[in-house]
Amino acid sequence: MSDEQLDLLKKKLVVSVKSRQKLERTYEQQFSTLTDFILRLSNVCKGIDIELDNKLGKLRTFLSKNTDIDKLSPLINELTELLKQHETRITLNLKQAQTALLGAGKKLQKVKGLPDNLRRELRSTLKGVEVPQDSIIHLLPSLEKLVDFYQEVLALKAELESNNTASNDSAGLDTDNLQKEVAAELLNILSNIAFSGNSAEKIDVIRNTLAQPVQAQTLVDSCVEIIRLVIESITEERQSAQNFLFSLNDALSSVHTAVSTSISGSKEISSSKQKINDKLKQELAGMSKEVAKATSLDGLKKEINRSIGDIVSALNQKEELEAEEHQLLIDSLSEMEVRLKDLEVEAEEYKKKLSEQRFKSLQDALTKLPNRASLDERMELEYRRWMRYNHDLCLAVADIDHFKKINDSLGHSVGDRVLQIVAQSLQKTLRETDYIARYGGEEFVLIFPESNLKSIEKRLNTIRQHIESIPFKFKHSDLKVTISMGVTQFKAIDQPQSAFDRADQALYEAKHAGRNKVIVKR
Ligand SMILES: Nc1nc2c(ncn2[C@@H]2O[C@H](COP(=O)(O)OP(=O)(O)OP(=O)(O)O)[C@@H](O)[C@H]2O)c(=O)[nH]1
Repeated sequence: MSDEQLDLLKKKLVVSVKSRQKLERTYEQQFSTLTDFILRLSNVCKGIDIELDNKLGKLRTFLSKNTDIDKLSPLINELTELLKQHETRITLNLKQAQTALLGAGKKLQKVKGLPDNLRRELRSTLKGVEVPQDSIIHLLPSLEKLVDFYQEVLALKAELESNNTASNDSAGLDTDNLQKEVAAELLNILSNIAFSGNSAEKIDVIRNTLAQPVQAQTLVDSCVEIIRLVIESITEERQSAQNFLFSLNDALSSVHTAVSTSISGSKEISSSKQKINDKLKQELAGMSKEVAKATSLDGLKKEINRSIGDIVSALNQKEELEAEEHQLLIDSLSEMEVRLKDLEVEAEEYKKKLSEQRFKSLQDALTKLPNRASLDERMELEYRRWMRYNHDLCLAVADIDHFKKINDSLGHSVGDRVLQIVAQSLQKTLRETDYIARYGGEEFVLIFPESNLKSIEKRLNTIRQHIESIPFKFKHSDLKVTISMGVTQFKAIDQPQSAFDRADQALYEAKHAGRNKVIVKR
C-alpha cells in the first residue's frame, strides 16, 4: 500500500470514527431523552396499581443507573404484560363508569316535576354518555354536568318540600281559623235561640265548650248536639201548639154542640108554638062562627067562656114554651161562655209563653243583654226613626281588652263572670233611650239616639274609666279589666252597616293605639 493510499485510508478511518462518535453521542442523547421520558411516564402512572408501581420503580432505578438494555428486557416484558392487563381493566372500568353514569342520569329523569329546560339538558348529556369513549377522562365533563343536575334537583326538591311544609302549615292555620270561625258563629247562633229546661242546661255546656279552643271532632259533635236539641225543642214547641189547637177545637165543637142543641130545641119549640098558634086561630075562628050562629046570650056566653079557657091554656102553654126556649138559649150561651173563658185562659197562657220565648230569643243567655237578633231589629227601628226625624244618632262598638288572656290565665268561667259584670256595668250607665246588645264574644254594640258625638265621646270615656276602676278579684288576685271603644255618628249617606263598619274601624284603631281608649270616627 502506498503512502498516499495509507493516508487516504487513515483519513477515511478518522472520518468514520468521528461519524461513529457522533452517532454514538446522538444515540446517547436519544437514549437519555427516552429514559427521561420513561421516567416521567412511569411517574405519571404511579398509583394506578401497586404491582405496576413496583415494576416501574425498578425500571426507573435501572434507567437512572444506565443499566444495559438487555438486562432491562425481562422487566420491560413484565411491564408490558401488566400494562396490557391494566388496559383491559381500564376498558372494563370505563364501561362500568358509563353504565353507572347512565343509570344515575336515568334515575334523575324519573324525578317528578323537573323543569323542562333541565329535563332537555339532562337528555342531551346522557346521549353524550352513551357514545363509546376510550378514556375515562372523556366522561369527566358528563360526570361534572350530572353532579350539577343532581345539585339542582336537590335544591328544587328542598324548595318544593319547604313550600309543601309551608302550605301544610298554612293549611293547618286555615283549618284552625276556620274552626275558630265556625265555633264563633255557632256561639252567635246559640245566643239567638231560646232553649228552656233541660235543653238550656245542655246548651250552656256546649256554649262553654265552644268558647274554648276546640278540636274539629268536638266542633262536629257540638253541631250534631245543637241540631238534636233544636229539633227536640221544635218538637216540644209543635206539641205545645198542637195541644193549644186541640183545646181550641174542643171549645169550638162544644160551642157547636150547644148551638145545634139550642137550634134543634128551638125548632121543636117553634113547631109546638105553631101548633098552639093554629089552635088559637081555630079557637078564634070557632068563636066567631059561634057568635054568628048564636041564638041565645047564655049559650053564647058558655061557648065563649069555653073558648077563652082554651085560649088561655094555649097562651099559657105558649108562655111555657117560650120560657123553655129562653132557658135553652141561656143554657147554651152560658155553656159557650164557659168554654170560651177556658179558651181565653189557654190563649192567654200561650200568648205569654210566646212572648217569653220571643223575649228569650232576643236575649243573650250569659249576659242577659239583648242579643244580635235584637240588635238587628233595634238598629232597623232607630235607623228608620233617624231617617224620619233626622235627630242625631250615635253608634259605638266596645270590646274587652285582652279577653283571651283572662280566659287563658284564669279559666273560662272567670271569663264568663267578667263578661257578665262588664255587661251589667255598661247597661247600668246607660239612659232609658240608649240601647246595648252583646254583639258576640266580648264585643258590645251601643246605640245612642238623639245624642251628638261630642257628648257621647265624653260619656263613653266615663264608662271606660268606670270599667277600669271596677275592683275585679279572682282567685285571690286583682284583675284589671279595660275596654276599648270606637264610636261614630250616622251621616246622610249612611246605612246601618256603613255606620257600624266605621265604628268598628274606630275600635280597631283604639286597639292599635294601645287599648283602653275611645276613638271617634266622623
Ligand atoms: N269566657 C268566655 N270567653 C269567650 C266567650 N265568647 C268568646 N270568648 C273568647 O274571647 C276571646 C276573644 O279573644 P280575641 O278575639 O283574640 O281578643 P282579645 O284577647 O280580647 O284581644 P283584643 O281584642 O285584641 O284586646 C277568645 O278566646 C274567645 O274564645 C264567652 O262567652 N265566654
